[in-house]
Amino acid sequence: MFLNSSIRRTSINGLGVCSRWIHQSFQRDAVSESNVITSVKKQNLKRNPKSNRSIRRNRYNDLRVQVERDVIESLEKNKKSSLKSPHDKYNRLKIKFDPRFEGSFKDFGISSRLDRQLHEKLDISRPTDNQRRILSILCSGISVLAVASQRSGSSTCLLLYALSIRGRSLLLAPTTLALLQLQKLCHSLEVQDVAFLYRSSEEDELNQEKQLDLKTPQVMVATPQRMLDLISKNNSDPLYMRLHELKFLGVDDADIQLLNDNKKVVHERPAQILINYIMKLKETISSTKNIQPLQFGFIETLDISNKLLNMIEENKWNVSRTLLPIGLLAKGDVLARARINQSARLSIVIGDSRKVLDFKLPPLSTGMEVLSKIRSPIGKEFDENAKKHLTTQLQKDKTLSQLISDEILDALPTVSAKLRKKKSLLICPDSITIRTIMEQLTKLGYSSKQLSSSTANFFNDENEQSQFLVSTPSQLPGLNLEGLASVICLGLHALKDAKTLVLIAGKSQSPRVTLILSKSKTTLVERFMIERILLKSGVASLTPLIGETDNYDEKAYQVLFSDIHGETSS
Ligand SMILES: Nc1ncnc2c1ncn2[C@@H]1O[C@H](COP(=O)(O)OP(=O)(O)OP(=O)(O)O)[C@@H](O)[C@H]1O
Repeated sequence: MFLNSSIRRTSINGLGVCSRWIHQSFQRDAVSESNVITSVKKQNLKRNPKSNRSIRRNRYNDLRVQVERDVIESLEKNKKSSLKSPHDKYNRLKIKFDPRFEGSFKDFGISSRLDRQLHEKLDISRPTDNQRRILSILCSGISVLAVASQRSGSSTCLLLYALSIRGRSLLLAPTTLALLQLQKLCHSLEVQDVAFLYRSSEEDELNQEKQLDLKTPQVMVATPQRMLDLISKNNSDPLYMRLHELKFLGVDDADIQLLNDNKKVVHERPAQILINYIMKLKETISSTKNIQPLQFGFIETLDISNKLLNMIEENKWNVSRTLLPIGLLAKGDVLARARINQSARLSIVIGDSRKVLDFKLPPLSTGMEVLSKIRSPIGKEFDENAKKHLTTQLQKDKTLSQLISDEILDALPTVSAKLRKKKSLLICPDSITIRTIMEQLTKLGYSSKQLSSSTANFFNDENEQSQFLVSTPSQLPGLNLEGLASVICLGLHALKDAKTLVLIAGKSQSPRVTLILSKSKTTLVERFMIERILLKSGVASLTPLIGETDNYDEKAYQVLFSDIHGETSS
């Protein structure tokens, strides 16, 4: 704590907080934070091998100088552009905690009680790198937009911050399952005075409301839809839930909650409507009462564009408090490659009534070619139309056999046998009734369970005899599935798009992801859709599963899509 206090009032510049922007502006010439830290560490060890404290203090100062020099050099190299350093705007900000200090949660502003409970009940004693970075900013009273990798502890970190501050907080969870996970965490930490608000049975919802009527809790964890339900139900009382007193608003998986998948869809998502309502309420009431400005914690995991940052600026959510964008985007050479969990192995198989084969595609592009392909305007247009095409199909096809063809279900036993995994997560299209697919699985001789709050331990539970845990893509954001090793997607409708692939592949350390396609439903257009999904998610290669590859008309494919991908796609 002392060490961290000692660096108070030091400029935030140099902590890599804007590394996302630096990477975007300078691409390969960008400052590599880890290199800088390692080189400075070496210098300091030479200088003063004994005193840890002075090493850390010096290290911080040296890092600052080093990063500034690197930024200036990068700017000079980039002579053609008249770009200003993205750090400029943040030069005068002060933070209280050094994110590189390997301390406990307490050293990053989390209450001693929570720090102790985390250690005693969950055996968690140190924050992850990502948690240190987020907490060092939040605990300095600054809003944050953090681009974080999946399973890096972001949700836990937002909850711990909300529980540690004096003042009211609201945490928005992307799904009910993700919310129930946070509820479980609160139970383990023996935390009280937290309300969990989500759409549920009539009885559950009444109980939630009774709790709110008795006393507005300090911390509310909610889904945006449920918050809007409660606000509209009590619209005669604008002070219901005391939202005007909110001090902190955390939005987990904010890209999923706030951004529209389809560029052409312009309606506002529930989370956006809710945040704007709260901002307006605070603004109206602050003219009569002394209201604290709202601090935000946005976590972004799948989207790597500037869309969310633009939305924050357009909606002026960063006006009352400065907001810092943080998080490294480009760990590899090319931005796009950084998206998918690189330890995941992806196989695609295609089946007809006779046999199952590995899916064949033209060799996947590498290097800068990937960027030019995914950024090509006709390519983007194709993606939008492809999404529309899939959605229209989903709206039209209502029967199970139309959504998941017999060919896909027929291929499942072969895939299962080849994978040699005892249990898999089975992903079905969003519009399907999971019960129907479970009945089909029973006919094929498999036992399965539907994903729910009680199946969190499905993959680690040795007594669990079912082979498949069945889910849809929209249930997955924010969900931890410990022990997951294999995921099978039933058809292109189940995989949906590049973001869903990135989401699925990030669900565990190194999962095996298998997509099963049906031969009769996979035309050249579907093939091209898959190629673009792989390019956009940063998949470098496919892992063969069967050992024998299918055939398609490569010449026709090239002719059909050469306009979009150019001659190089052959
Ligand atoms: N500092 C830590 N050390 C060890 N384990 C941790 C730590 N923080 C969180 N965890 C555990 O890691 C898992 C993932 O945490 P959490 O859900 O907060 O991550 P996330 O980044 O929000 O995940 P997601 O990708 O699902 O959004 C949980 O089981 C949590 O208990």
